[in-house]
Amino acid sequence: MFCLGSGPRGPTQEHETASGSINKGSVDSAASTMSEDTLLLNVTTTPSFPAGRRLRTPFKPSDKWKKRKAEKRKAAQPTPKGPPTKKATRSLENTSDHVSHQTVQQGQSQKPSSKDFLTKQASQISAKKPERTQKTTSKSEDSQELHKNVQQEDRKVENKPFIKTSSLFRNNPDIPDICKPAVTQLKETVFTSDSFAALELHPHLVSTLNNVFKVTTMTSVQKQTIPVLLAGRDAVVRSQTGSGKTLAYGIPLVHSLQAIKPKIKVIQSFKLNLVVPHMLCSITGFNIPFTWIVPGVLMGGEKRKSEKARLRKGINILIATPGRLVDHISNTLSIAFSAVRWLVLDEADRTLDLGFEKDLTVILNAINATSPCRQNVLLSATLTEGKLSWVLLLAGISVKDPVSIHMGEGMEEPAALMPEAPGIPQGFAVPEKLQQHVVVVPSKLRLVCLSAFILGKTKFEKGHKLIVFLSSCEAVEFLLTLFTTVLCKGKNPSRSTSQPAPIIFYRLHGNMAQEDVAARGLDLPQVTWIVQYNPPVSPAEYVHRVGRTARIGARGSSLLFLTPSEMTYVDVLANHNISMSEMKMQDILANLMLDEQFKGRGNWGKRKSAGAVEQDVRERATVLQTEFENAVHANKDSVQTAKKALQSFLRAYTTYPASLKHIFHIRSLHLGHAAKSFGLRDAPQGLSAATGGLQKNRKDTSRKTRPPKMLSRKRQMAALLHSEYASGLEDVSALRKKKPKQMEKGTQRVS
Ligand SMILES: Nc1ncnc2c1ncn2[C@@H]1O[C@H](COP(=O)(O)OP(=O)(O)OP(=O)(O)O)[C@@H](O)[C@H]1O
Repeated sequence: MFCLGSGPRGPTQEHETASGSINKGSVDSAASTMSEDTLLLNVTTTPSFPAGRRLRTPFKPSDKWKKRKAEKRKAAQPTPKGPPTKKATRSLENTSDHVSHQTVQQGQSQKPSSKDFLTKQASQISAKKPERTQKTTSKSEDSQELHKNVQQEDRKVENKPFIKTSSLFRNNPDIPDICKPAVTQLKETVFTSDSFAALELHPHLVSTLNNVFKVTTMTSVQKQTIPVLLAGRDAVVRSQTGSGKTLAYGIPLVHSLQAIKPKIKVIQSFKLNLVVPHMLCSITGFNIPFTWIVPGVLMGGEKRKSEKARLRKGINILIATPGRLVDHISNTLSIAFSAVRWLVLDEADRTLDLGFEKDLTVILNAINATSPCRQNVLLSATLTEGKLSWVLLLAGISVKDPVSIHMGEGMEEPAALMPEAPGIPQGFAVPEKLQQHVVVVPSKLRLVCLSAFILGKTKFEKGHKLIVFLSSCEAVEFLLTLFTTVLCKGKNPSRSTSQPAPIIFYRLHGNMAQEDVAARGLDLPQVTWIVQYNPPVSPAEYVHRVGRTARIGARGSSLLFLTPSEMTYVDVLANHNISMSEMKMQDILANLMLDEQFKGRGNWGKRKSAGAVEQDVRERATVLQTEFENAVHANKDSVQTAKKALQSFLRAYTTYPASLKHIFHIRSLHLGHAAKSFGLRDAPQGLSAATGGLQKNRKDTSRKTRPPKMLSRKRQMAALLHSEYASGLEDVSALRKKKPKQMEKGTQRVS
């Protein structure tokens, strides 16, 4: 048994340290005479709750002393010879009452339960040792012993862990209030009242939109983009997430393709992300009335051989991730770009941000070499002037005088068609009905805080779907197992009549086979919360992540987790017109009050003071953390998984760009606290080396092992992509082979 017994913090704080440190020794010394459970509870030095509150017997030591004194006085007096006086009768009655009560207690304790055994033991202690106690201890000592026994008895019976709140809530950095910067949020109108039927589109296309896609009126971006593209112009389109950009280029693309015969090849290149299945639906959906237009997908997760076979047969609309397409450009003879008429770069800026610049250059060179005359469309929710020039430079001379379309107030016409076209704004627009929040949580408390948030939304509220963004595939796998083990078990007694539906966790990451992803049937439009547990590498990335909710005019919310040392990230986001309101960590943790599964030992809830509630919340958070740690330390494999997840988190932490290093620097991480957020009781040895030796003021016991080389910027990006966005490309396996291994050897205790 590993428990370290102690009560909650507060008035008994000094005793926590004392009991924590003496537990083991006391247990050892007394082990030969008492059961292990009893021993642990007996070493608690001071009851953490008011004396007598949980006493299971009406016996009061003070009464006992009064009676004993009275008995002594009586014994000193000469024995009355005749019938007893009234006074003496009363005294005897009292004594016999007491004795009969003791008998009842002892009779009850004959039952085989450990609870009763302990109660009996407690009664015996008080019955057997009054004189010795009178000489050597204070009046309340018997009472304390009883409390300890009853405490211990409860713990044994309910099989709940001891709680050491200090370890979770002590030594954390202060959480200063966030100074909310003044931000003007950019607004975009999503819908127009104009219908697709008003455009000169093929009637089958319009009926497919109306009947299959169930869309009749155009969004703002569609209203501006479709006519420009139908006119054969190149376009650069910036519009907020979930505003309908896919159909904005998909409709004119399919319309023009169906009009031209024979088959025309189209290359569409975009980074693999959550939109992929939806994109596929869009494109294949269009094919219902135009069966001769064949779409095809190249995005990893499938055998290259079968992709080659499809390419040989011929594809009219090619949807590809950059890495996979480059792979085919190098290895597949049947791929040819001579007939390419359209090039669509969706999320073009993001593709570059995520390190696909080289891949994009290879693709554009290949297309430019054989098919310079084509229509080009660049789209993103986060395109800036700077990024645009970068992409245009990459795309070469082939983008002809593009029409700039960006949404916003006063932007009812495409910019190039306006007399004085304003430039693309630096700030980013997010959906108007998106409520953005930030919470500052010290490292140690991150895991319980995330869990409390998930429990609050999924177990105790209805109709929520959450996406939690993490920085590595390993962390996704780890948390999936951990949450399924700890958060999904047991019934909730507080809701005995209508049990909440079980929480279902799914995973989605770049190391999964694509067919698995599709099989999940992700219903992204119904996502209500986006949680960014690891902050994104850029404000643009932030916008794309939160954009998975509040799509196409719907409501949605987001929550960004930051540690106290990362708080200035709020200002960085504010510089891009992103405004968030603060959520308090205590309020999130308070969700645990709804869950009796993680109830602590105290009875704080019955006392309504704010301090008592806070203490109860802390106890529950500690019970939950203890459950996580137990699950992680249940066997060697689970410890290894946790260590790998921690290692991958640290690796990802080193990949923040230089411009954000003053906020996200590996040096500012406390490895022991970070380890705790992965359910590890100790920081694994060699972490300093694994993080490139950048940790300061941390004892590094792995000096003898050679630290791995610092990753170059490019490899850092590649590592991040591997962890967060990779889609089964071959480079990934090469990266995986080069992982530093020293983390997996043993552990190093960090306070
Ligand atoms: N005219 C419309 N009317 C109603 N719904 C529409 C319309 N156009 C698109 N949608 C729906 O809006 C949702 C978002 O569309 P889409 O994925 O194209 O957005 P997006 O702007 O590309 O977003 P992101 O930038 O995040 O990729 C989809 O579910 C789509 O079916």
